[in-house]
Amino acid sequence: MRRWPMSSKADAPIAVKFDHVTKTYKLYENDRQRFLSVFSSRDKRKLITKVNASNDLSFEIKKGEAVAFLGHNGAGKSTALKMITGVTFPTKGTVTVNGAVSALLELTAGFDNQLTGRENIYLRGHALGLDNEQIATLEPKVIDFADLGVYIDQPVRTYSSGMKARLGFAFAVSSDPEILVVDEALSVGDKQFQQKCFARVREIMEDEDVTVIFVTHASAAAQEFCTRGIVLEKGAMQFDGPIQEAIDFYENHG
Ligand SMILES: Nc1ncnc2c1ncn2[C@@H]1O[C@H](COP(=O)(O)OP(=O)(O)OP(=O)(O)O)[C@@H](O)[C@H]1O
Repeated sequence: MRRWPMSSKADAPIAVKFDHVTKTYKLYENDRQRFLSVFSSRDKRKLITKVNASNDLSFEIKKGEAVAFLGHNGAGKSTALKMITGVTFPTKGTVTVNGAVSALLELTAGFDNQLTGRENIYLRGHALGLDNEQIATLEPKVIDFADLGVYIDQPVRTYSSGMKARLGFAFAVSSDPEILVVDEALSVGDKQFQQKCFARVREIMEDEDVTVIFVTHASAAAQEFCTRGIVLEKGAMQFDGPIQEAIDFYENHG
């Protein structure tokens, strides 16, 4: 299989590195068996099968690159992203990430419903290791982008799901990320807000220093935002190269 180090970024520092990464999920007959397996390795009969969501993946992404992960349902795109954002870990191999990651994935995960929107900005900021002063700088930007009016000082439990997503998105894009991970399937709020989101993502992507990792089924979006494409199938890498070649490969090997 071809590998493609992007020449213009060849000397740039490494932002993300996968070194022979395999992520194996075990499927059990039911949740009880899954739970029991934590305590006992004796009874393996209820283990139905194992799935390699990532299968011996090795690649490097340099600082400032914009890379699309292409692949059909279940190809392993989300699993690779989750290892970059630290939501899940490899079973084998190592994942190295250099830089602050901002993920446009599960935007509303981690909000405390009893706290107000404003308080949740502080909660999330502290969870990311920011101090009060840094969060105070971020706060007006997040509030302005989320555009929730008086609701910003109401408990998050009173928000609609679209309003929660707006707050999550606003936080993710206000913090000038070094590595931005975007799932294209993400839809945030109404059409008008979606357009505002895309405009902001485009603005971040245009910053040469930001590394962008974009997951999509659709080639048009990949072509617009990225210069390099990695095609996954059954957790394994099928192709790594310039975006147009990656799209051709993806479309012809479907
Ligand atoms: N928590 C889990 N437990 C068991 N299997 C899982 C789990 N998460 C993912 N998988 C399996 O791992 C494989 C890869 O899934 P993944 O979500 O990474 O694919 P994807 O390329 O993002 O798919 P999609 O385009 O549908 O979002 C699939 O077979 C999926 O069923």
